[in-house]
Order: sequence, then structure tokens, then C-alpha cells
Amino acid sequence: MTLENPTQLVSKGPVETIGYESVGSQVKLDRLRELYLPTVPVDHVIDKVNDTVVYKSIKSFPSVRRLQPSERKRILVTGGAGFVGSHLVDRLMIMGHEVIVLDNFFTGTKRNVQHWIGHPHFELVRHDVVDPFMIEVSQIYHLACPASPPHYQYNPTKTVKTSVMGTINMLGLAKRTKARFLLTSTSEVYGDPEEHPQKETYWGHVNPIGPRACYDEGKRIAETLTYSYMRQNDVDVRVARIFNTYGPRMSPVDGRVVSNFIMQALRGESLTIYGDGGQTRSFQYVHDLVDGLILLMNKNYYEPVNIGNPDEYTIRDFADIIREKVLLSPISPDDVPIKTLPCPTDDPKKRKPDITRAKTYLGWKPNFDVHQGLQETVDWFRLQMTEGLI
Ligand SMILES: O=c1ccn([C@@H]2O[C@H](COP(=O)(O)OP(=O)(O)O[C@H]3OC[C@@H](O)[C@H](O)[C@H]3O)[C@@H](O)[C@H]2O)c(=O)[nH]1
Repeated sequence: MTLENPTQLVSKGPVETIGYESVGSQVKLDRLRELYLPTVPVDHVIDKVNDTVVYKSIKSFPSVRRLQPSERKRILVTGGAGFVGSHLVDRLMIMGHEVIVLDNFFTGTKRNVQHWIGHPHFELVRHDVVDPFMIEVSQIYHLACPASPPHYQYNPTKTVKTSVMGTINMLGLAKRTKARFLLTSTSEVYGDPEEHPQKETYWGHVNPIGPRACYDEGKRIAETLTYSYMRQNDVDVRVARIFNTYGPRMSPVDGRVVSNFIMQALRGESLTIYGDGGQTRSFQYVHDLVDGLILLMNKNYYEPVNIGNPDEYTIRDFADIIREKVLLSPISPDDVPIKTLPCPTDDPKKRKPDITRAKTYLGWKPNFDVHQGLQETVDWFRLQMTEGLI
């Protein structure tokens, strides 16, 4: 397969249209932006004098594509009220599909999908995937699982249960309904990698008993389960290994480096670097990830696929980029100091995806550069702060 022409290429200035025609996911960025960075708040009024907020019912929903009933799919998104899930839901809704979201709201929030509540194509169910769930669907995007290190280590046993029992339940559902099943796995399956960049063929270097194991090993067994159901029960499966992702609707308290640095810089606090800051990560913007997930679901490729942006930074350099983005005169980036804290146990020293597979078999590549993606993310955090929502 050859590289499909993405709607916009990186080097040609800011991205304005995203998505891929072959799967009907293309959309103007402005339309999505209205959902998380509205020019005027559509659903609430803030009364700063009395410190109250009034939520209003929305008069009309965002427009969705008119699909023939035969083209419209019924799609289940577990974890659909979370950071990544809600952006996926936005896109699937705009594409004209019917979307059912399952979420236990541990890290997700109703606000992320509030603009769809009441829409005839949309349903939101408070449910924990650890318990079975019955429904008729034709595609399942299985995202449900806390994903930031502080959140997944908060209750490690529950994180393992979510990965194991949650994935068994959703694979069982896929088996019964003959739905196509997409597992969102993670770059953490490579652990602290000895191969760099990481290809999907690399088996990883994971400490099975360390504090990250509940997530790393949880996702590894989730992958094992996925391919066992494929071999044993003919379930049609897809596996995405997601690399570090950022964007609007990240939780300000999830403890990840992007949200921590942005919140610290906006509050004029020191930026906390864990260890010497020489460890690397490669950051992708959430819309690129959503493009990759939708392509993977709809293309005919069942091996694991890395979805990430190979643009690699040391955490120290990344701190400088965020300081420059957030701080406007009269505060200069130098006015926000760096504070060094101990490095977490088993923190991977480097991480960068090899995306040859995604390019070759999906025709996918990231479109957003870090400056455009971070600018929108900072704008979103700033708006939340101005409105007193975080
Ligand atoms: O305030 C901070 C937060 C984090 N960091 C460092 O920044 C790096 C990135 O940390 P993050 O918590 O954002 O993310 P990690 O790469 O550790 O884990 C992530 O990996 C990929 C995804 O599956 C998950 O979202 C998450 O587990 C780490 O080296 C961490 O030690 C800081 O230096 N300061």
C-alpha cells in the first residue's frame, strides 16, 4: 500500500483541514475547535460576582454528516468521556455515525462530551468495563483505562483489572456481535527500551513487578488477549500502540509532563523536571492520533501499529518550548525557574516511535507540528483558567 495523501502536509503552514478521505474522517479544524475552544461559550454563563455558573441547554447540536442508514455504523467507544476518547467521539459523530460512550468517569468527565448529550445519534452510559456490558454494535474502540502514571498507579490492582477484565468483556462482546475490535495499547509496552526508535517487532524491556507494571503489563496482557480472541474465536482485531499525546481536554491534574508544565507556567510556578531532564519523549497532537485510530479501524491490517509523532525532545528542551509558548511579556521565560525532583522508578530513558508500519499500511503520518498543537493546548488551558473551571 502507498502513503495516502493526507489532507494537509506539515511543512505548508498551519494545518486547517484534517482527516482522510478514504475513511470519511476529513473535517475543517475550525469545526472541531468550536467544540473545545468556542468563540462564545455555548452552554454556560459564569457569574464572577456571585461565583456561580449556570449551565444552559444547548439550542442546536453541532452538525453531523448525513449518511445513508446503510453507511451509518453503531460504534461503541469505551473511555469515550476521557481526553482521547472525547476527541474520537467528536470525529465519529461529525462523520455521521451513531456513538455509544461507556465511561466510569474516574478520569473522564461528562463535560468533555456535553455538546452531544441529547443528540439522536449519541448515548452516554456510566459503566465500568470491569463489569460485562451487552449491546449490538459493529465497531468497538476500547480506550477505557487510566493512562497517566499518577492515575494508573493510584489503584494499581484496579488498573490491572481494567486492562484484563475490561478487555475480556469487550472482546467477548466483539465475539458475540461480530464487531471489529480496536485495542488502544501503548508505547509503554516497550518499557525502558533498548531499541531506539521502537518498531512494533521489538518485544520490550519491562519490569514486571515495578510500579509501572500495572499499566505496562496490563496493556501487554490486553494485547495477548486480543490476539488470542483473534486466533481462537475469529474476532476481527486492531491494535494501536499510542505514544505520548497531548491536547485540549487533558486533565490539568493528571500529572503528565505536558499538563504539569502548562499549568505551572500559567500559574507562574517553577516547572518540575524529574531527574536530569535528559530523558526523551516524542509528542503527538491528539487530532493526529484520532486520524490514526480511525484509519486503523477501517483499514485491513491487524498487526500492532505505532501511532505517534517521531519528533523527539529531551524533557529539559520541552520545558523551554512550553515556557516560551505560555509566557508572554512582561514575564520572560527566564522568570519561571526549573525545579528538579527525583526521577520516578523505571521512568523510560528514551522513547520515539518508528512509524513505517503506519505509513505503509494505513497511509498515516502526523500532520501537526509541536508549535501549532501546543498553542491550541495552551489556549485551551488558559480558557479553562479564565473561566474558573480549573
Ligand atoms: O512534571 C513532570 C511530569 C513528568 N516528567 C517527566 O516527563 C516524562 C513524560 O512523563 P509523562 O508522565 O507525561 O508520560 P510517560 O511517558 O511517563 O508515560 C506516558 O506514556 C505513554 C502513555 O501511554 C501514557 O500517557 C503515559 O503512561 C517522564 O520522563 C517524566 O518523568 C517531568 O519531568 N515533570
